Amino acid sequence: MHAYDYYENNQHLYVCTYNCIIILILFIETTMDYNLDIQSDIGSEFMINGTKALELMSNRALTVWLYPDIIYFMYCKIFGLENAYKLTKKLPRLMTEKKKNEYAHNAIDKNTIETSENDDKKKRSKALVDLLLETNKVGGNLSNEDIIDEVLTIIGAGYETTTSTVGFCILLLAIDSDIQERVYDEIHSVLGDGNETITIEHTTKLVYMKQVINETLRLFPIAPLMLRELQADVTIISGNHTLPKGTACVISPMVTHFIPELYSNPELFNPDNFNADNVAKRHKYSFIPFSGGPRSCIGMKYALLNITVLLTQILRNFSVHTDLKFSDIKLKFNLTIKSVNGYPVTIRPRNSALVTS
Ligand code: HEM
Repeated sequence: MHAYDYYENNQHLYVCTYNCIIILILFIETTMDYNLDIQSDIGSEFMINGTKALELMSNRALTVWLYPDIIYFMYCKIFGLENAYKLTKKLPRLMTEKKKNEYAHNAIDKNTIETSENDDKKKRSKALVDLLLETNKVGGNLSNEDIIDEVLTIIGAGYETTTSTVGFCILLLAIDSDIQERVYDEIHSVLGDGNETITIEHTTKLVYMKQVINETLRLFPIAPLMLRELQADVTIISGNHTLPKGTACVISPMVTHFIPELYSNPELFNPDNFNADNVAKRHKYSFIPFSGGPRSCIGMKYALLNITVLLTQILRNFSVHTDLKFSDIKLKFNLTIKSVNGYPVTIRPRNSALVTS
């Protein structure tokens, strides 16, 4: 069953329960060319153990007595970090093995991947696992574990960040129905009434949707802390301070995004913060949900496209509702931020004709 059908068949599902697995499925289908069955345990095993591993690791950042290596080592043993990490690797291992088998049986074309999902065979770009496996053919020296680690990094960095952003965005739209209607009107004006498949060109016309996504990432930057070690002395412009080379710095979008001189009424959900006039008035690093500079997020464009497509597919077919208020959203930190109570939203079909069996 395709993930979108799953939404369409469950008219009153709670987004908090299901959006993670659906986004994981879409994510690895598009980036890794791997079809994960929604019923299979391997996806939920990946998510449960990934969350556990992240929680155990982030506890160290927040708990002073875990700083000494020896205590942290014992803590990991007792609470099973190693095992959680091992189980998290099961899915990337399976995906890598499957691709290697396909290569071994010459089932993969040299330049493109052919998929027979549709009768009219489609050509697809190479998936990440293909690129990694092919690196070795041109002198790369990646071991099996290296490839599995790279795949795990991309899934780990890519799927949960996207999931939480979509969750927050839907929740915010459910709280503010006027903004939701404006987003819906824009989708309707760009895509019309039918079931036309959304294209990249359509996404460029969804200007207000982009503002909504940026405003969501301003309020809820999923990676709220970035750590850097200064490679040279740095003078802070606004004060008379010089930070010496070697200083460990924490850069937090969670702080920058709430500076009132940059965003008036920073605690409010206001997509107009990102209209062209307001964006032009601010420094480009006033908005850093994907970090900045050479080590910024490599998945930014893909993430924004993915989020736009997901939101469009959901919102063109369903309206979203909640009893929560903005002030009810409580955050928890485990390297990334999440909503403590999930994203409890009821969805209703906009047009019952669109609910397919
Ligand atoms: C809303 C979605 C996303 C957000 C908010 C986000 C945010 C970030 C941030 C803030 C960093 C920098 C971390 C640091 O400097 O310590 C980062 C790095 C990274 N992101 Fe994302 N990301 C998102 C989606 C994705 C996706 C979809 C992928 C993969 C397809 C991805 C892959 C990566 C990787 C591999 C890095 C490490 C880059 C490096 O160290 O050079 N991210 N991301």
